[in-house]
Amino acid sequence: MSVESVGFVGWRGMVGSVLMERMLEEGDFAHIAKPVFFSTSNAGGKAPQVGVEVPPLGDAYDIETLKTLDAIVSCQGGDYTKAVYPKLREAGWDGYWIDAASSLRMDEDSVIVLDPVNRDVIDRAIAEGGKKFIGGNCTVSLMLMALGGLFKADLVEWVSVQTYQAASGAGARNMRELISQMGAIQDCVADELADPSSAILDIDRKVAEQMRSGDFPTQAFGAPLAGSLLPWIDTQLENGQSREEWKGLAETNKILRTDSEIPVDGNCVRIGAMRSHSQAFNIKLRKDVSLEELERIIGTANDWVEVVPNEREATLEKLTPTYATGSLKIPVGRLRKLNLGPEYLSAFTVGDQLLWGAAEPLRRVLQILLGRL
Ligand SMILES: NC(=O)C1=CN([C@@H]2O[C@H](COP(=O)(O)OP(=O)(O)OC[C@H]3O[C@@H](n4cnc5c(N)ncnc54)[C@H](OP(=O)(O)O)[C@@H]3O)[C@@H](O)[C@H]2O)C=CC1
Ligand SMILES: N[C@@H](CC(=O)OP(=O)(O)O)C(=O)O
Repeated sequence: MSVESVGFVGWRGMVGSVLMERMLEEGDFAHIAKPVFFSTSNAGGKAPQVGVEVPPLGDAYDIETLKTLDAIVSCQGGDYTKAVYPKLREAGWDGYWIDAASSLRMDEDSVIVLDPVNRDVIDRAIAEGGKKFIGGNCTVSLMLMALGGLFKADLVEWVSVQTYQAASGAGARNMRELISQMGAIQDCVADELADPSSAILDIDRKVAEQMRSGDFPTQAFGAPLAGSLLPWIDTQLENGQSREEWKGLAETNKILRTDSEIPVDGNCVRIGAMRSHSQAFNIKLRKDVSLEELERIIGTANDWVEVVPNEREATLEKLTPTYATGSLKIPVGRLRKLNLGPEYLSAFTVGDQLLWGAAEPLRRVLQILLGRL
C-alpha cells in the first residue's frame, strides 16, 4: 500500500515538536504528497509551517476525515490513542498507525519500531500487511541502540540495568518543575552563597528544610527531585516492579522478537537531568569475548553508537547527559570486565530520550513506509 496522505496529531507537544524539528531538518515534508495536521483543541486553526502548502488544522476526533488518510502519526498520548484508534478501525480504516504512546505497544499485531536494531522485524511486518508501528519505551530503545551489537551477535545471556532517567520522560510540566525546584533551592540560600565565610552545614540544613517544606514546588513529581532522586517511575505492579522496570524485559524481547526470552531487570530511577537518560549495565555474556572485540561489536552496530574509551577524561567529556542532549549520538563507555568473571561486562550509556527515545524511530518508520529508507 503506498502512502500519500499522512495525518499528524500531537505535533505541538514535546515529543511532537522534536519530531517536527527532525522532519524539517531532514526535509521530510517535501516527500509527503499530502501532510495534514490535526488538533484536539484548535480545529480550524493555523497549521504549522513545514515548507509545503497544508490545510488548516483538522479536528483530531473527526473519524470521517482521519479515515481518508493513508497513515496517521500520533504523539498525542495514550488517552487519545485509546479514544480514537478503535473507532477508526471499526469504521473500516486500513491505514498505518504510527504512535509514540505505549497503549498499543504490546498488542499481538503491533511492531515496536527501532529500525537500526529491528529493521528485519519491521520489513517482515510490512510485507505481511502489518499496520501498527509503535515507538518503544525510551529507556529500552536507548539501551538497544547502545547494546544492539551484543544482542545481534547473540552474546547476551542476561542484563542487569540501573537507570538514571531525565525529567523529560515524565513530561514538559515536570521539566519546568525540576528547574523551579533548582531555583527554590538557590533562592533559599542566596545570601549565604554570596558570603564565602558562611558555614556549609548551615546552608545544607536550610536547603533540606526548604526541600521538605510545603512551599517547595512538587505538584508534577509529587516529591523533590532537584537535590534528590526518585527510585520509582510509572505505576506499581503486584510483583514489586515499577511498570518502567517491567518494560525492560517485555519490550526488549518484543523489539528483538527473541525465540527464548532474554532476562532484563533492574531499578529505574528518576534523577535531575533534563532530557537525556543514562543507564548502567552489568551484562552476563554467553561466552568470554575479549574487550577489544566487544568494543568493535558494540561500536559498529549502527551509525550513532560512539564507544567512549574507559578513561576518566573521555568519560567526563562524552558519557554525560550534557554531551548527549540534543544529539542522535549514543555514547557507550565504562566498558570493562567485572571482577565477577570474564563473562561479565560492565557498560554505561547515555542518550537523548526525546530523539532516539521517542521521535526518531517514528520519523524513520514513516520514511520506511514512504519507501525512502
Ligand atoms: N515525554 C516523553 O518523554 C515521552 C512521551 N511519549 C509519549 O508521547 C505522548 C506525548 O507526550 P508529550 O509530548 O510529553 O505530551 P505533551 O503534553 O507535551 O503534548 C500532548 C498534547 O498536549 C496538548 N497541549 C496542551 N497545551 C499545550 C502546550 N502548551 N504546548 C504544547 N502542547 C499542548 C497538545 O495537543 P493539541 O495540539 O491537540 O492541543 C499536545 O499535542 C505520550 O503518550 C507519551 O507517553 C513517548 C516517549 C517519550
Ligand atoms: N516512562 C518514561 C517515558 C515514557 O513516556 O515512557 P513510555 O513511552 O513507555 O510511556 C520515563 O518516564 O522516562
